Amino acid sequence: MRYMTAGESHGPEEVAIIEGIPSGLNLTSDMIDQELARRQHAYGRGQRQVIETDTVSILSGVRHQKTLGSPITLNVHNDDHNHWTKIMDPNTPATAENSMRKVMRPRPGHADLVGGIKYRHQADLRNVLERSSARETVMRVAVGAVAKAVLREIGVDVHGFVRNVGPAKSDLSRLTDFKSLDELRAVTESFPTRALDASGDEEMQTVIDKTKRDANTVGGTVQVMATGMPVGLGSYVAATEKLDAKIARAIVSINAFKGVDFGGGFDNAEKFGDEVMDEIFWDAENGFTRGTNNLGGFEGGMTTGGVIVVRGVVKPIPTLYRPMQSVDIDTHENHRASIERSDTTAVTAAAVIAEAMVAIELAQAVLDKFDADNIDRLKEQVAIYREEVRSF
Ligand SMILES: Cc1cc2nc3c(=O)[nH]c(=O)nc-3n(C[C@H](O)[C@H](O)[C@H](O)COP(=O)(O)O)c2cc1C
Ligand SMILES: C=C(O[C@@H]1CC(C(=O)O)=C[C@@H](OP(=O)(O)O)[C@H]1O)C(=O)O
Repeated sequence: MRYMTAGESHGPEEVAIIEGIPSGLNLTSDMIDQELARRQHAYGRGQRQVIETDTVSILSGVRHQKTLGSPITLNVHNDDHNHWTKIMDPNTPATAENSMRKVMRPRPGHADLVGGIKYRHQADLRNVLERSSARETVMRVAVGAVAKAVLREIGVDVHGFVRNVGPAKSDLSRLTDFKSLDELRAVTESFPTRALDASGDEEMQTVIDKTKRDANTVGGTVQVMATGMPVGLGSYVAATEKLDAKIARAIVSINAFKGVDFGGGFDNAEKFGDEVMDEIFWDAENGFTRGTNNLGGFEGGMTTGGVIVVRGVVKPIPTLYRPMQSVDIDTHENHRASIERSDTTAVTAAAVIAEAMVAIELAQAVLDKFDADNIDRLKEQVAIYREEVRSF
């Protein structure tokens, strides 16, 4: 499985093409839209989310709700494009009128300055921000929804949630293990559309509200957990095959993510070996099992069969309504950075995006390892392999 996305934030469309999804998989636009809504209605987003109604069109690769095995093309329309038709027009040369909304004072922390230098966009840094915008993550979540549909067929469940927003920590922030993600989903799914009794959501909401009033931005951490992955996906034999490394890359590839860890992660650095390694047990019914899951479901770049636990660090949003020091790229004079309409925090949406990215990597690993032309054959192959693992 591989995919590619295209689209500018204020251009007409966002697009993704996915190759390598088995035939016979049940897939509808509703299944994808549910995930898009989770990303879109996350708390702390700005006015853009009021304009958009993210819904997907399936343009190829699916017929009568079943995948064909051919490339799947997904498309999400940018409703905001109506307000930007002249500014984004690909077919007319730049004029004073259609070059309104130029960005000449790069925002610290965004891609503006370095992207401008690299691609010689000295006339307008909008040429950078249109693609560096996290609008692109709408398609990653759409691709992730397809990946999740594949994983569901073989009993793999993936769920992401917010651990903390700035200083406000969810009660869930310490979790490293779960038999089922249903319980977890029940308490995290509704955040942040309503305050919850448990899990510190109210506190997180308060931090976001205050940050907005202060014209500031805030970051946090998210956690993704996956249950049901077969043992031995990924490999230790080559650096490029390590699945934990692929997931780390996938997480840090999301806009604003600046760190990643697995299981006990950075906390393990303060512990001793006998507090960290997951001891090995065996019984006739289950085969090999572990007493703990401090290593987050990976050994040697391979899945152990334990719950996969991945965390990501999200920095605060770079665009500030009380902007920081910058320099005009035309005059080289000191100026405050440009202000673009912006979110207060990306952490809440980022949890959904991180979940999608983990799902994509897990699905890719499954589809690489097994015969994946058809979904039923994939399920048969996985079942045979699981039995081989159990009886080892
Ligand atoms: C869901 C989401 C929404 C974001 N919204 C904004 C935003 O409104 N304004 C902004 O300046 N940055 C926003 N960002 C962050 C920028 O896209 C990101 O910082 C920028 O592309 C530079 O990349 P880097 O932070 O990975 O280095 C958002 C990120 C995510 C994940
Ligand atoms: C459009 C989305 O996020 C955008 C990500 C983003 C950025 O700089 O990353 C900046 C903002 O863009 P705009 O100025 O158009 O409001 C966000 O709204 C989205 O997530 O759908």
